[in-house]
Amino acid sequence: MEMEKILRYFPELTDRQKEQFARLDALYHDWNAKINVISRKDIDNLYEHHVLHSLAIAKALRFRPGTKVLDFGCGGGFPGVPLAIMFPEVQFRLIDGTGKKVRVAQEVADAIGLENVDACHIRGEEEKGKYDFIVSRAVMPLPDLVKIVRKNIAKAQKNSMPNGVIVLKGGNLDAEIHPFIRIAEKTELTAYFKEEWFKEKYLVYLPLG
Ligand SMILES: C[S@@+](CC[C@H](N)C(=O)[O-])C[C@H]1O[C@@H](n2cnc3c(N)ncnc32)[C@H](O)[C@@H]1O
Repeated sequence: MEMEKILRYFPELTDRQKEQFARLDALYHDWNAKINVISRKDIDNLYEHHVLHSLAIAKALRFRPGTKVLDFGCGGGFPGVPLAIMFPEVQFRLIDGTGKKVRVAQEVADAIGLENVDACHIRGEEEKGKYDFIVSRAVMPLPDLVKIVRKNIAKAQKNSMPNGVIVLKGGNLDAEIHPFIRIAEKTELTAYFKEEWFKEKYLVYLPLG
């Protein structure tokens, strides 16, 4: 049933990707029983509220092979792990200031054979690397995030789409997006998705690189 939801939006998945997505259910249920990475009330909505929400980014844009992506405040691996399944030729660094959560992210990635995930216990303020895209879900207000991650955005190559920050959040982002409204409105990718699975959650893309 849960895989059907993913296939509805991403019918082109390979058998390997289908298997990787399918295995997330048991892995996150097991880990969540030990460490609270997803609210206990919500773990049965893993695919709808967490996996598919993360994949909204894949719906909005296709990362090119070789792209480097930083997941800032990944917790147990969202959106980084679903995106790493979706884009096996893209390098994902997942960071979080809480060690036990980020260990779950790496354990899950290793268990399903993802070789493009490097999860690290570090605060975003200390992260030195440069990335094409910073993705982040439910971590901090957008202006605070942008202040911290500007140093990490690599300059985009000529003729490619601009690098930048992509955030996924619940609630109403209008106030947070306000300082960036001129940049956000210029991009087709900033999407206030109304898809059924997206559930009033927002995706904002800020081309800052
Ligand atoms: C609400 S959780 C969301 C986790 C994950 N992104 C998700 O959607 O399931 C917020 C996470 O951000 C992390 N976090 C908050 N501020 C951070 C910072 N400055 N650097 C690194 N991680 C941070 C917290 O440790 C926490 O795991």
